[in-house]
Amino acid sequence: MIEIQRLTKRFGAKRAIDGVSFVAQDGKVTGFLGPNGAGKSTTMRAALGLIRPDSGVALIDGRPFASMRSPLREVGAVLNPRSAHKGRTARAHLLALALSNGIPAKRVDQVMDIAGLASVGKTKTGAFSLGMSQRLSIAAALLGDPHNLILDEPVNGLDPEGVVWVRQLCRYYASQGRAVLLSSHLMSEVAQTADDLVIIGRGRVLERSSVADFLAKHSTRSVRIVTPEAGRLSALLDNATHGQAHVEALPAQSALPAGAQALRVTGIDLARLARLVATHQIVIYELAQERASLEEAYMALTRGSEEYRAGGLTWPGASAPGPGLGPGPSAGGPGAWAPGPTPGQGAALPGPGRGRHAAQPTAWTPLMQGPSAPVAPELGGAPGRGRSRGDARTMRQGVAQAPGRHRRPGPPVAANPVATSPGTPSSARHRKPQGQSLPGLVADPEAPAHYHVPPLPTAVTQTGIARPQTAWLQAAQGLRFGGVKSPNRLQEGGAR
Ligand SMILES: Nc1ncnc2c1ncn2[C@@H]1O[C@H](COP(=O)(O)OP(=O)(O)OP(=O)(O)O)[C@@H](O)[C@H]1O
Repeated sequence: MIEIQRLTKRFGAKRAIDGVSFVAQDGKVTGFLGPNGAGKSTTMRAALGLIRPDSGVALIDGRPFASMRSPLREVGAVLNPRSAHKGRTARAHLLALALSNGIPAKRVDQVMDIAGLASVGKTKTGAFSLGMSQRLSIAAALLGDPHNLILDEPVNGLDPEGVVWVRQLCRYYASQGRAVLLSSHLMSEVAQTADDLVIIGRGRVLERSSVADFLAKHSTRSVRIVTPEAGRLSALLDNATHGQAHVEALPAQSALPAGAQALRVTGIDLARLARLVATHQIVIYELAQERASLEEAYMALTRGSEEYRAGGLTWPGASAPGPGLGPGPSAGGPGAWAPGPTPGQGAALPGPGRGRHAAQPTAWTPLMQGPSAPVAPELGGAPGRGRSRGDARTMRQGVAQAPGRHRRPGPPVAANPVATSPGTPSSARHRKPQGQSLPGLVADPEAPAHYHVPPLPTAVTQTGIARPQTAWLQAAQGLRFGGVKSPNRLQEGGAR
């Protein structure tokens, strides 16, 4: 369990987080969402002892990170995918981490299999693409088969198979009674993975709830209707509901029958609308209940708390701002319906200045289901085994060709200017690890995206490893330091 209690942290005049409190429960994936600069990474870094908060505490299984003797076994973290030393091979990087935490070397091979990196163990991490680096970070987080995972944007740079894999991994960990804290900018991704949500904006918690409650609370219902008699229906609804129903013309997402128009109607329930349509013998081709997506609810909640916001774009012929690009929805009214919305826009029906008919500038998408829902098409994944096998093969080929060919621009996260020192504390380097082996996850060699899970280890004894936290920080966070000091001395340095 990961407990964040009233954490506050300033960087100079900037209050990065301000009284942040929440709990990432055992047995659950907790999605941690917020716009750029909201304070997600700062919170996670504080939980991992990399930042000393001004006030508040962060506890992992009831203890601060700094008190852990073998942190990799308590909490696995993904923070900066480019943290491995560029001159080290992937295997050497993982081996250094494992040995400094008393983890047997064979576990290194297991996690490389799990992460789909088995074929590039001897490749220097400097030749890794962003996605491969991300996989390496995740492999490192899994090394100790920890009870808690803290994953900061783990799907950044991953291909669709990798995205599905991370989702499965999170669900698997939660199903084992472990706690997973997963940050993301993508509500759609979190909606498919998380049980609970924590949303922050400008350093403050805006919402804590389950995914289901969030959807029920924030989304609005509407009815989609396709009809060749849009004008008549619109006027009828206006009369019948005394202006309570809102009608919005939708862009055609698929071929509609000739002369038909897709509409979204709010302010009237499905049954009443169906009765009205039947009573007045209006021809319809489609009638379906819709709910706003979590993405829309999230956008509505965080609107105004974005620290960084893109400027509007205009181009010749643009008659209205596109999704998320401009401030104001246009006004419209059902009594003044006019056919032909501009393609690609969720335009409101034009009308005489009725604010209540304002169109949402975001695209209206079907309801996202819970964690077991099919993979969203934009993520490119498919839950079927056959598909994943194919993807896994592609991944292996991609990995094999990787050095020099798959270099991409840097990750979209704050660059850590400090390179990792290749050194492992000598006291750790030459010790033979002792204690039980860690079975953890075992990869299916035919399909790395699908793995079966042996029982978790019961007890692990770790002896004779000096300053494991230091090595963990060094390797996982890309910190460079000449000498090994007390972990507290490292907390502020090089965290970003
Ligand atoms: N070391 C630092 N020095 C100065 N300011 C910092 C530092 N770390 C974070 N900040 C500031 O604190 C705020 C929160 O940053 P943080 O990285 O936690 O946000 P985030 O939610 O993780 O953002 P993103 O989604 O873009 O990664 C930002 O305004 C950021 O600029």
